[in-house]
Amino acid sequence: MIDKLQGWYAWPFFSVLPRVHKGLATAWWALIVVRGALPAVLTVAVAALLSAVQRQDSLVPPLAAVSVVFLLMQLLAPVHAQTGASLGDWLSSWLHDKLAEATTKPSGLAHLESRELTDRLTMARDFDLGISGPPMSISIGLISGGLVEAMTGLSQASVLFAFAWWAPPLVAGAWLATHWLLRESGGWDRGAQEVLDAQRRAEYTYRLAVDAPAAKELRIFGLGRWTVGRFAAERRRMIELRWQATRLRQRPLLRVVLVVVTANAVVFWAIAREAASGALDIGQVAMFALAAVGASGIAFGGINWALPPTAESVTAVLGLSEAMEETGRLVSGNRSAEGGPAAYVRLKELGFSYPGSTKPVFDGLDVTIEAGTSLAVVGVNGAGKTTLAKLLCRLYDPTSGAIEVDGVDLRDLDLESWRSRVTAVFQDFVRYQLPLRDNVSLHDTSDDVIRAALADAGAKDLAELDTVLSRGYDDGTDLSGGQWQRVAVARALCAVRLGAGLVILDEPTAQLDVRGEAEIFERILEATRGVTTVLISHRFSTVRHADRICVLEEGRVVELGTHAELMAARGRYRHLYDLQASRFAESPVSGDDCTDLEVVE
Ligand SMILES: Nc1ncnc2c1ncn2[C@@H]1O[C@H](COP(=O)(O)OP(=O)(O)OP(=O)(O)O)[C@@H](O)[C@H]1O
Repeated sequence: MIDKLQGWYAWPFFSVLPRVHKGLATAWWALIVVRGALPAVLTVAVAALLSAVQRQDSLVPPLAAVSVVFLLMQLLAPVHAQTGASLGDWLSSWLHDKLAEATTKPSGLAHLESRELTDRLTMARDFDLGISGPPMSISIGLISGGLVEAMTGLSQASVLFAFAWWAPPLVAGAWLATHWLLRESGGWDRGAQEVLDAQRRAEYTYRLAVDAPAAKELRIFGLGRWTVGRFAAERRRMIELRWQATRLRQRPLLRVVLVVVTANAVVFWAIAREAASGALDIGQVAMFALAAVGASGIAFGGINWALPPTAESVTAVLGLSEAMEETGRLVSGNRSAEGGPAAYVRLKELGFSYPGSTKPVFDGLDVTIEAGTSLAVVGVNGAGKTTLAKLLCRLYDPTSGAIEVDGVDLRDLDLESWRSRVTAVFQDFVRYQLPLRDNVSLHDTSDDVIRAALADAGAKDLAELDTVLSRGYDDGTDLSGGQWQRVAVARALCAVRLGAGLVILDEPTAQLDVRGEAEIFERILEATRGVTTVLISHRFSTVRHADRICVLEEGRVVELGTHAELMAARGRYRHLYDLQASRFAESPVSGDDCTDLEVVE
């Protein structure tokens, strides 16, 4: 029985409520029971009143009972609504915590880039987005309504025990059968791919419409109407899907009518017979008739519509925590990375494919980076440069081969210890809505170090350290793309000042103008002198200053050497370099150190 209950789809929802807020959950359940019982008490009180009228007894006690019960029914409804809304808010916030934990806890990235898990995340987030259902504080109200109705039905049915032992199971059973007979009409499969796709597209177009980053393009390309139209179409699709799933089916409906009418006819006929024989007085007839009618609350209704989407959200969040932990988990080694890399970092016969993809990004990539030197990585779009950065940070593990740091496999190093040795500027670096100081270092770093790092990145006069880098705050400010990039570079250079041993720079100057780029690159070189550096860049003017350069192609290193060596070799690097230089020569600005074109083969 307990196993069966735990297997019930709504079990996770009900079982988390006391964990979310014990007091509110207890009050919520208590109110369901009390509010569910009151209509039966009212039925009995009304019957007593009628009997008292017939017998010409004092009407005061039954009238008082009717009034008290009626008053309680009126009072408890808003109290219950408030309790439910509050419990819903607590549940929402608990689920948010769980989701934030599920997405951030795994040390790898695979859980955030897997299609299956992002679909499940879309479904799980619906309690918050309210795209396919109301928010939790409202849903809980609908669920309480359904539960109170069902409790009312049960308590009314139990009044019929006073009439005949067989009446309550007959009437309650008939109404309960409606759940089973109409089960297909009750829920819609929110996990169905069609629903998830519509939900994802609806959310995406909604974000396009309301978030600032897309605002420029929506206007320039005249996409406003298209976005709103598409959002409306996806929402309509979801409403249609829900309507199709919840429409009452004709044949089961006929069976329901037959079962319910038969059961009620038997009970009402029996009541009528007893009344005609004089065995029941008017009060009893009214009580049993009202009870039989009130038992209908058990029927298929509110609860079957309100409960599934809410319960599924909870199940999805709980299931997601486990699945994300499993998919994104990287097993940490236990060797310290302190002081590394002291001799070299070697990418040894490295093979890698993204989870779910059969196409290898790397296939036998082999290169050694001497500690304290810089290696530039070049290659056409999609050659795997950013993927290499992710592997070096150990955000993924290689599918074959290994990354070795001073002869130790990265997987044998303590993950936290390794991450504390690495710093990076990613192409999609984060613009934290925090003071400038915290954008450079969120650790307890002295202002002197922060100022020095900002100076290294050519960003010393951007703003006060306490100025929040967002217009959404009083005295906040925003920065241009290039200024933000300098802040991201300062973040990495600050980590270098604090002792990081490996610096990964993925297009660190992509948003800077040519002069800014040349200037900042000098500074980066100066600040990272003697630190192992991997520099990814499309700009050959930047790349040429690295100690060595490797060209990636088809998942392997096809050329490796200094700028001069590779130019002399007249191979792939020379070809790409000349391609940029010739395109640059056609542009109005020129200068040997300012080649500024992206290589697109
Ligand atoms: N999360 C992912 N899941 C599956 N495939 C991916 C993922 N990220 C990248 N890829 C694929 O891996 C390959 C290498 O991508 P990567 O971003 O490393 O290239 P890149 O050399 O940095 O490109 P660019 O110069 O355009 O920045 C590409 O074919 C890309 O489509």
